Amino acid sequence: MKWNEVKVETASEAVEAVANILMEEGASGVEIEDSKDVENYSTDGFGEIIETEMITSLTEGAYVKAYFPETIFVPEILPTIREKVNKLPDYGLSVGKNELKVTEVAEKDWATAWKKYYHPVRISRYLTIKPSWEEYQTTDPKEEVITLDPGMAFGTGTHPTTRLTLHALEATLRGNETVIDVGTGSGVLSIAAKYLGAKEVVAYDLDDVAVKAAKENIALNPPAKNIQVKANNLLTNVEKKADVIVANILADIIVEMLPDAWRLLEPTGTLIVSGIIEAKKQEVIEAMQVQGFIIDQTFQQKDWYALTFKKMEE
Ligand SMILES: C[S@@+](CC[C@H](N)C(=O)[O-])C[C@H]1O[C@@H](n2cnc3c(N)ncnc32)[C@H](O)[C@@H]1O
Repeated sequence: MKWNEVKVETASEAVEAVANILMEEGASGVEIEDSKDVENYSTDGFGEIIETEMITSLTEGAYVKAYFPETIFVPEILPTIREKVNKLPDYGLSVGKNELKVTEVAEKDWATAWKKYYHPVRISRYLTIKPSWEEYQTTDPKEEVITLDPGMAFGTGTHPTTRLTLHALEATLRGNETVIDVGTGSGVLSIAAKYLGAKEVVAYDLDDVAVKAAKENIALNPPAKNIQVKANNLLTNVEKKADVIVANILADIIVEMLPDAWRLLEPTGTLIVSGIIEAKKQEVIEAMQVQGFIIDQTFQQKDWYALTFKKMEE
């Protein structure tokens, strides 16, 4: 078995909360290295605390190291871990340096080990996602197949936030729309928008790894070939108007881009947002209302929500 290590540098007072967050996201074990403790300890995922004599080089703060099985695609859980850790100061816990690092452990090929567990997935009646290295036969003449290799960019299509956004896109698009995809990751939503009939799609991401992955995935899907992908921070300095803006990013980031989304949406346009956990849903809805948006549809899977908003009542 191979493991991926996610190491969070935090303050001593936050170690237990951070360890809990990592376990909630699927870590099988957590190791704590704390400058305050002579004896550091780890937990095995069944609540057993194992004391270990670990000499730490830390003079302040602590490391919480979590180990994830190869079945978990780490880039898809990092945003949630970040969001939850960033919320700890709201509960009075200092998070110190708050640095997060993913490191290679055990085997060199951990970064691609998840591929073994990634197979074609039928998202909806009209959309299926298949990894580029697998064959797939459609069972419905109306089924469109997105071919993907997410590499190290977020967006296999299997994460609840992506699935919900795909459902929201399918429920929104009627054909011929101009779509802007903010935080495109692997490009999955942009490509889906084209398969669902969008006329024009522009995709943005802050991360160069994502911009490269999205371009490569677009090349794997001929109907998506005229999608433009650009490196950009949210919708800053974007002038292109859109019928639909879609963003599967964390709630706090979504709220930041609302004035630009309002400015760029056509009068009866739709804003689709995802990546929203239960605890943040009301905050997002209120920020949308302040901006003038009217809530239209809610999509839910477990603790995750995707919401669609209209610029004006139709
Ligand atoms: C949760 S992933 C979503 C990926 C893909 N759209 C999907 O639905 O599977 C969020 C993406 O937003 C990007 N992102 C985060 N902050 C951003 C910002 N300020 N501007 C543009 N992209 C950003 C990240 O690099 C990441 O690729």
